[in-house]
Amino acid sequence: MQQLAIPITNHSHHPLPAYATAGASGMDLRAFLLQPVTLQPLERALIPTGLHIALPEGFEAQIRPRSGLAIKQGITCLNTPGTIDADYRGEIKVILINLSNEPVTLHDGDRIAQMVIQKIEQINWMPVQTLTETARGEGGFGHTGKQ
Ligand SMILES: O=c1ccn([C@H]2C[C@H](O)[C@@H](COP(=O)(O)OP(=O)(O)OP(=O)(O)O)O2)c(=O)[nH]1
Ligand SMILES: [Mg+2]
Repeated sequence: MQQLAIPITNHSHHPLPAYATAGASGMDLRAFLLQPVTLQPLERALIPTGLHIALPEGFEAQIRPRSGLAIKQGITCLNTPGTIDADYRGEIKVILINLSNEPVTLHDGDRIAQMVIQKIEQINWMPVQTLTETARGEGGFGHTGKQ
């Protein structure tokens, strides 16, 4: 499959994010830290990666948690999925939070999250007075399956 080439700069000394397996959706992101960061329970921090990218129009990058970190250490992304806009040229950073009841220390090079590149569309609104009818209608929030 022809793969898109996306410009990237890397100010860290870590390898570029890469797909770990042939079928991986995401590429792991590594922390770029001059010194370790310890998160107390419920503490959050903005963790640098040293990476800047230039996505083409019509794409976004999503920053998602890693399940291993979540189950083993209670570390997750607070704003999941984080959104990297196509026109963003700043450093990609990851907002992590410690949801465990113990301090967790993050080190330089730790794989802290994963990044998924996705196609997206921008839309135009078409204001109308009424919307099309559906079987669901306005039901939601646990509406289905009731007698
Ligand atoms: O996990 C994240 C989320 C965002 N960003 C960067 C890229 C993104 O394009 C920009 C803005 O993100 P977002 O739109 O989520 O934040 P905002 O609070 O709406 O800020 P802004 O007003 O700058 O859009 O911040 C990251 O580096 N990591
Ligand atoms: Mg925004």
